[in-house]
Amino acid sequence: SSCLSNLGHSATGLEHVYQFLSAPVRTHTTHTHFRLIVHMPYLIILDASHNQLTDFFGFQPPKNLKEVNFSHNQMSVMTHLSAYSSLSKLNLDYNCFSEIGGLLHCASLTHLSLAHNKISCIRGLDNLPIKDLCLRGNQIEKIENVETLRTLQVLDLSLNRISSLSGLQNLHLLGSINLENMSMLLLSLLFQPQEQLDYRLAVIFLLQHLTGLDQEKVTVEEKVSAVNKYDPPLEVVAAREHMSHMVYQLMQPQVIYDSTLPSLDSPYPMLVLTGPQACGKRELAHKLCREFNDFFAYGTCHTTRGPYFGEEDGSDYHFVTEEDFQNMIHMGKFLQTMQYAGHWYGLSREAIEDVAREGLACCVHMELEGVFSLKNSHFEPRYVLMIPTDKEQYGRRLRTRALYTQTQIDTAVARVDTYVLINRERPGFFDNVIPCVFIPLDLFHILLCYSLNSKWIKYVVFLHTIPLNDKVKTCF
Ligand SMILES: Nc1ncnc2c1ncn2[C@@H]1O[C@H](COP(=O)(O)OP(=O)(O)OP(=O)(O)O)[C@@H](O)[C@H]1O
Repeated sequence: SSCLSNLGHSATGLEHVYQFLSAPVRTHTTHTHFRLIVHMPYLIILDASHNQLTDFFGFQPPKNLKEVNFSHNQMSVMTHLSAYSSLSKLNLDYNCFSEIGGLLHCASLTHLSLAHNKISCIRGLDNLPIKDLCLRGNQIEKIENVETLRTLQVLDLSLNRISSLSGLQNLHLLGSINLENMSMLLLSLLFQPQEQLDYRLAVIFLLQHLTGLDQEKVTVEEKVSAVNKYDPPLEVVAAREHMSHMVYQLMQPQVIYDSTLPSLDSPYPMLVLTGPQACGKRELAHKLCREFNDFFAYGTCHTTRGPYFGEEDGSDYHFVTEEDFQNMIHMGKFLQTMQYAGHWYGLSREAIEDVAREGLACCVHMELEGVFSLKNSHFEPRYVLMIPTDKEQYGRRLRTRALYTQTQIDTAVARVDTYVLINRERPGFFDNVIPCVFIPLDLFHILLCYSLNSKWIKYVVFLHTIPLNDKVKTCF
């Protein structure tokens, strides 16, 4: 009777009944001693841990049991618990189970602990309302069959042989997970091999709804760092890139640039045409600079890709080697750089100054990343987005150029959506948008049509109305 406690009332209130039986004190009790429990129909908590029980409920306990602790026994087979529909907590740690089973109808089971058994496979838990599942110290290699545990909030898979986190992504309530001693091998394969893997940030990145990991709280700062490390937003990439160019540039002797205008309020005039590869922005930039050669000149970027047929060094790009490009970066020559399709592209400070020295406004073309980067600089260009309206037609246009692989074409087509999204979500990010319809219309005409009433056209008109020789420096 020393093991019995919590004397309470029965449901009718007429009888005194035992609700809690505890016999955990290494009494080496076998299930024959527990048979008496049949005579305690109101028992709701049973602690039979630290005994020598080999049989699962072989002694037929009362049906309304809520919490059962059978840890530290010698059980090896989980027999059916379908009769125990009120069971909410079941602790089976430190036994010899090699399989999970018999829980199918435990419709109230919210806490299940099977730590330190010999389980090698997660199964038999389908659709259970489990919130807290502990499988620490087993032989599990793979996270499987847990996608139906929609209420799962806490999961302990530490000290297993798990090497991949796949299978957990859709458990949206899962807040806390313990993965201590998880094999880092496969986790590292999920990321670029050259990237230094930070285990904690990598897991937080993969399971972004986590609030706890390996018994430590996941902080907001860690979540932000994880995303910034493994999938940085365009702003973050641009800010980092801008910062390194600034640092390299500040290490060089400082001069007053030709693009520095007398009044701080008037930025040096620049026009940036942006949009996905081969949308026609380069042709338009050249055309503008030809037709309005009193106002615009082309800012020639550097690239490490080789020239296409008909491209001229110094006109379309400055074609340089990878080594030269890297040297230029370290000499602080670039305002912004970007890697695209395995090649480097960069707008040098000198490319802008060459144009400014002529007293002209600089016109350049670049991808979205370049725009994000330039927005960090002190330049305040007008940004015109050229966006293909028909992705199929755009794909065909890329194919007919016969310059790109299918992967490059797919990437370029997919990037159209990124441009559309940025334009939709950030009004004003682009000063103007020109739909590219790829029909043999005069591109500049299209630009003008769509630019009417825009800030940019006013800007062009403004450029028209001032004498531009000596122009930029004195008038802007
Ligand atoms: N400095 C830069 N920063 C960011 N993007 C750039 C830069 N210079 C060029 N780009 C862009 O990189 C992409 C690839 O340039 P590339 O000249 O190789 O493409 P392309 O196949 O000739 O197409 P396009 O006609 O658009 O130039 C283009 O979208 C181009 O506008």
